[in-house]
Amino acid sequence: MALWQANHVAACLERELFQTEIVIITTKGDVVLDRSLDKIGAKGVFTEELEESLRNGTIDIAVHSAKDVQSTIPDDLELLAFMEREKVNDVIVSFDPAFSLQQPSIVLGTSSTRRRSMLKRYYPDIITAESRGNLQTRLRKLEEGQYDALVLAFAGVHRMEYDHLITHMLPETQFVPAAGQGSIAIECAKNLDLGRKIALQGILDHTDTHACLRAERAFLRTMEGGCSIPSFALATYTDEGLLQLHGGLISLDGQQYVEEISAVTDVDQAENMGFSLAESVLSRGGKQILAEIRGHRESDSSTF
Ligand SMILES: NCc1[nH]cc(CCC(=O)O)c1CC(=O)O
Repeated sequence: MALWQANHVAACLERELFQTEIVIITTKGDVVLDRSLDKIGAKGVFTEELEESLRNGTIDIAVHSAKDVQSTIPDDLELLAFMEREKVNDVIVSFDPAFSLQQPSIVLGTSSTRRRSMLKRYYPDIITAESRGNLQTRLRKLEEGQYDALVLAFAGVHRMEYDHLITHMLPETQFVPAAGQGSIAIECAKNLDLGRKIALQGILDHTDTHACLRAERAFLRTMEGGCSIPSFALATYTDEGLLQLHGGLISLDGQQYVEEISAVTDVDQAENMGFSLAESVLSRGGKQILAEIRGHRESDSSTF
């Protein structure tokens, strides 16, 4: 998927007569596959190595899944562009076209605490199993029968052209996606040539997606960030042209759930909306959920 994304960016740039070269950089998130993401611990498992290459000039831009970019990035780097978003939904993928979520003793593979918590909330009888690795690896394990189905982001499944395996498109009002899901983020060093920055931004940035991502990432930052916390945030434009944000937190067992929706008319308020919505979620029970998750992690530390 990372390679698809890089090729996609290169194709967009080449259409505008930019010359491009793709440099493949492997990250910790790609290598350490025997532990779940929330147990690798360090933030930015998918981004650290790329950021080092931006600093030393090996590369001009780094291409990330926006969802994998830490909520706060280092001072000497910046997010230059967010590309137009795919459908944001989570989906169920199975080799059985008749797969039903109502069957007894289903095992669903997922690597995300958010998806696991939401499955526990909406489908308490479903058994969840850890599933890490790239999409191809997960699909192989699915085909071998380790799970009955997988929960994945539509965006990744679509980019890898596995749409035919999608059995359910989960509603984004229920399985609210993680901040950034479905968009590609372009990162660069702050000291990259200004003319280049402006040209790249002009080609790659999608204004509406960027506004949504500002709101979602502000929410995530206030929420103490990281993909290990089952928070969710989805900003969209309403038919009336309001920028709306749906964000919240869910406990690991799916029992506690705090959500809120707010909207602003002025895009300049995107970040403020994200901050205040997160503050409100934290004060309305979110803090207890976070404390409970931290307690859970500490008692679980032997598996680090
Ligand atoms: N953490 C892995 C990751 N990062 C981005 C995507 C999906 C593509 C996207 O959201 O843009 C995925 C896989 C998944 O969640 O199924």
